[in-house]
Amino acid sequence: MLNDIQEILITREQIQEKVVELGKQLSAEYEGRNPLVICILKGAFIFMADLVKEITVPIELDFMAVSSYGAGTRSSGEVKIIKDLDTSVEGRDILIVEDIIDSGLTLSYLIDVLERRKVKSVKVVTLFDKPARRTVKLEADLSGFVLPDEFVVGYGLDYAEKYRNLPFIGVLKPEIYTS
Ligand SMILES: O=P(O)(O)OC[C@H]1O[C@H](OP(=O)(O)OP(=O)(O)O)[C@H](O)[C@@H]1O
Ligand code: HPA
Ligand SMILES: [Mg+2]
Repeated sequence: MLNDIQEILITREQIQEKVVELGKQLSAEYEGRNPLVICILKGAFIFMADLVKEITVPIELDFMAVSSYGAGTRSSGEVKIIKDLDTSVEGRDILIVEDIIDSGLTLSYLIDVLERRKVKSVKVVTLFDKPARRTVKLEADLSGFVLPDEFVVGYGLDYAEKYRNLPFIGVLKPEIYTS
């Protein structure tokens, strides 16, 4: 698996440090409130697990699984809800936890779905952001690292379901996509 990586962009230590910082900011932001924290599966599962340990206010958790990339490196443009929430979101403060915002299509679709369900507020925290690739206007309320316009893997992010378990963010060798 490590042989398939061309370059490490963000190390495990850099990620750990950033997650602690984001947790502190969110704890201050939600002081005195009880947000529902929604993990967008599958990609955000590691970030979610690490982030919630750094949040000091009482929270509730839920999970939503969506997919639009399949086995490719470009969004299909169609966001599919594979698993919906178990919790009612009406009147709740919602914090969406994403691993990456790329085209922005996944989040703009999800925010629309949540707003139609009459949430009180919705904010987004993403660990990685690729602003150069946006096809819709969308910004996270809180974001960890800005990435270059390259397809990355690791720390939850996959290529064709592989490499999610790498503890860092890396770029794959081009022959992996083309072989
Ligand atoms: O801004 P966008 O272009 O929409 O890309 C971001 C989304 O794409 C990835 O999910 P994917 O569809 O690959 O599902 P996965 O999390 O199960 O890998 C990623 O985890 C984000 O949810
Ligand atoms: N890597 C993995 N999954 C993704 C990416 C990426 O760069 N962008 C959107 N989903
Ligand atoms: Mg994916």
